[in-house]
Amino acid sequence: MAVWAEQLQRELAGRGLAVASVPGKGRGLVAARGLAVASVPGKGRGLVAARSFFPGEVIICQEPYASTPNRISVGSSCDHCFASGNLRKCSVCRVAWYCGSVCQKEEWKLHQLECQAISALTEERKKMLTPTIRLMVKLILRRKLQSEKAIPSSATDNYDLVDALESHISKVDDNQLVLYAQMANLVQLILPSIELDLKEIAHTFSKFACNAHTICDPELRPLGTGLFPAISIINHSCVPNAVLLFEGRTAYVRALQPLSSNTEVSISYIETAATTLKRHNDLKQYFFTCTCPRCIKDSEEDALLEGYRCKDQKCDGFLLPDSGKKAYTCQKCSISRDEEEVKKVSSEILLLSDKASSFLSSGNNSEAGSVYKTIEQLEQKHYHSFSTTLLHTRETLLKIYMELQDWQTALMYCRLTIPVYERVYPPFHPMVGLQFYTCGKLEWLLEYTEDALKSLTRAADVLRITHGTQSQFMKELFGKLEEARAEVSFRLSSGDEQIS
Ligand SMILES: C[S@@+](CC[C@H](N)C(=O)[O-])C[C@H]1O[C@@H](n2cnc3c(N)ncnc32)[C@H](O)[C@@H]1O
Repeated sequence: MAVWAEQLQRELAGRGLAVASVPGKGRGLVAARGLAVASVPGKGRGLVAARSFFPGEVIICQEPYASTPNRISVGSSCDHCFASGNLRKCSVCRVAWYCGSVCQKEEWKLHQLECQAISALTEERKKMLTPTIRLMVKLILRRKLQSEKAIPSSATDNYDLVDALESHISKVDDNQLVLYAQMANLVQLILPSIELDLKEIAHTFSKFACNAHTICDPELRPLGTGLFPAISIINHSCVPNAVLLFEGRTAYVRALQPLSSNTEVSISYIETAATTLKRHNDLKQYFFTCTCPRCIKDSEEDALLEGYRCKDQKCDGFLLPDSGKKAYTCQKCSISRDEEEVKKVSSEILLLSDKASSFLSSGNNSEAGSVYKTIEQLEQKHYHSFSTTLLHTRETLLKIYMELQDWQTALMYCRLTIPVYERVYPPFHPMVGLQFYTCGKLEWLLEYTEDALKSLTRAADVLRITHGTQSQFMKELFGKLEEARAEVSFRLSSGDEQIS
């Protein structure tokens, strides 16, 4: 085994004990890390638990080897910590933004080199600086600084770990290879003083495609991209036992369920509230076909997620297409829907969707809202109540009515999404917790205090597992929960009632 790989194994295995917060027990001594890199049949390397982990426990956390905000030059998030608000632009390159001098100093050794390179570019070339190109530039500069020992490296923070990442280069199609070669040339133009191996850079772009992670805020809004080489060892499952979330630039993987020793840690690379076909399509960039328990199950779940509803509005059965009969038949009551009729409603919805999204993109939320409402009503008659199509329309309506500050309508759509979220996601999924949180905040705003207390409690129960308990985001949630509790006790003691 290579020296760096041995060092990584030692670091992940950990030695001795660490102080950690143990649910229900306050702080306690737990075995540190307790992880191993193993070869997993059919998957390459994988991260395996070498001890048990409890739900919500941090399995591994890591700072990015390289990272970049998604929106370059516009100052949407700090180049170091990904915070937004009160950002200041680097006055020299005018590309990097920082939330303050602490972050600017943290990045300085790296940014000094990047800044010189970017400042030397023509305005035309600067426009070619996409997040992926910038990620590569930062990665190369970091490798240079570490090899010159200008910045430290460690067992979990060194270029060997990047080198060991899967690239799948032999499976990449020719068009993509040409694109990677052009991108490598551009990187060489940006960094003329460093002699680059262009083939290696092209391979590294391919590594980005199947290893880089989207850095999100606690509400899962994408902020940037980062390469976290130790976390990249974790394989995918559509029924994962762990979740990856971020606090600032730091990636945290937490257990979603009790993990026993020797269990492979898995996260989901994709949105899991989707049919098997859609999930497999979304996984194509990673060059494998998922064979997790969910992927090898029958099509019943897919028919629920994407299926049409029964003609009998009182029946909750799902339809499956009949072989060759040009109809869809309810699997519960056997009533059939004619394929032509289904097609007609589908194309009506499609036409309206085009209209609604053009209103949305021109910022006309109120017109978009009323067209989406019509779509939602058609979809209710057309799709099964657990359909993701109907779910996405309701999510869009929720966003629109939040924008329009029509809290009552927003709450109505939020509430309609919750049973579907609970059906399509596992119980401890950030999306479930976040939707309860939105619901709770709307109910609080509308003074449905008891409902707000219930929703915020549900939110906290889920999010303390997925997000931990220490972040500012969670502290705000706990604060709101306390406020709701106090208000409900006050109302109960004063005999007040609410109507929602
Ligand atoms: C982020 S890496 C994970 C670590 C990787 N196994 C390695 O050896 O470095 C993603 C790659 O791992 C493999 N992989 C991840 N999840 C898998 C799964 N469920 N089944 C098969 N291969 C998987 C695929 O080759 C994928 O492109």
